[in-house]
Amino acid sequence: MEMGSALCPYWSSLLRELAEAQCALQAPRSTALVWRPAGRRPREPRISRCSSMLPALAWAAPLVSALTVGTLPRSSPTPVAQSPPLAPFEAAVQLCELRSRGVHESLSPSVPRLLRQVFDEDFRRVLRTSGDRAKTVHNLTCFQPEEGVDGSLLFDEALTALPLREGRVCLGGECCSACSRVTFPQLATHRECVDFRRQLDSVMAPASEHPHHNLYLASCAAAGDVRTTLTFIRLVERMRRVVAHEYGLQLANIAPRSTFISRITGDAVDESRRSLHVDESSYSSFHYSCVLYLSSQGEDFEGGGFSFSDPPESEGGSRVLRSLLPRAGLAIAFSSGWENAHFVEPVLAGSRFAMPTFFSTRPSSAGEDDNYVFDDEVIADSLWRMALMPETENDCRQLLQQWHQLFTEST
Ligand SMILES: O=C(O)CCC(=O)C(=O)O
Ligand SMILES: [Fe+2]
Repeated sequence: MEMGSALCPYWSSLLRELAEAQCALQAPRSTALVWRPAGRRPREPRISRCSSMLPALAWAAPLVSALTVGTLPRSSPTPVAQSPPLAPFEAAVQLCELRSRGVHESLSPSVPRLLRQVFDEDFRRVLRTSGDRAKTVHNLTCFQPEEGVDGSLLFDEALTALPLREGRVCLGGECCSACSRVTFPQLATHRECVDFRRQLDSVMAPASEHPHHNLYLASCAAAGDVRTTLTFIRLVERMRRVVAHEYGLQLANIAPRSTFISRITGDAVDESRRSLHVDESSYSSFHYSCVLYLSSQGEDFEGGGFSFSDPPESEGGSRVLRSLLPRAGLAIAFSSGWENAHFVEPVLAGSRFAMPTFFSTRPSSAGEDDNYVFDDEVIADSLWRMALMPETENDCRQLLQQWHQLFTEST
């Protein structure tokens, strides 16, 4: 069986695309298969000196081997099978890098397809590793401010004194009628957290100058490092999918409204304690919250616990604190309403990295108005303009608004 004959037209064209791109990047003349390690940048383009497609195909071959598992013969006559597979995420990053280097004039429509494949696989892994025993669910009665009482922008004592009644506000959206807190011990792997933190080091301001720094997705994108931005997006999408899954929401009806990396060091002691707050009280468009930790208490930092503060269990009693020990890869997802008041304890030493992300829902009937079709070329253009090379803050705001249209379709 010829390798090409086993490939669907899509993968054949992806192979061709990568081959041409590599050709344009003046692939080495040797026909030996050379694995290009993750993160190594392609060479400068010198199109005229590229004489053969063969080395270029060799460069792309691991990608094909990774994506056609089961379709290639076991005893492939080429050394393809011996090459470490180029994972779909790596392929997406490399295609984006080709665009940033100007080798491609537009972002390949393969990028959204590859990303959807990554997101689907990530979600399947989370479901596998967060089976009912690993994940912990704490069900709660939903609370909102009493009728006619303005519950917005309240903190600490003013918040705990607020009269509440059952139910959700969920302004402009459609929330699940059940509220909860769900802990995922491994939404990300330890390796992913370490790698992402290392990438963030070159994007974030030095900790010595900014002991407490929030890096928003827009600023990360503006820094122009496509790998870091794509990793950021990948983790947000993982959170979005678990939140949708937990609360029975359609992926088409939930989008991130705000997402940032919060880095707090021990030097920020005075300002690092975050007041007792309710996310939906701070921003009425926040309907679901998810915080992914990228570093571990006791290893990377001291202090910095995350605590829910619940009403007293008996009349005259004191509020009940339920603390969570942040650990790299662990995530907590919760309904953003008044049932989930919380705060962050001061960081005493080291660097605490967290990724708070807030989601808005929209009414399920809103989807009926979506009469436009986003094909992968349009999505690729939007991704490039809004996420990878945004020129204005508005570009990135649009990314959050259109997120569900860009990333929901499953192939
Ligand atoms: O960093 C954390 O653990 C939570 C942050 C938080 O509550 C928020 O940003 O609203
Ligand atoms: Fe919060």
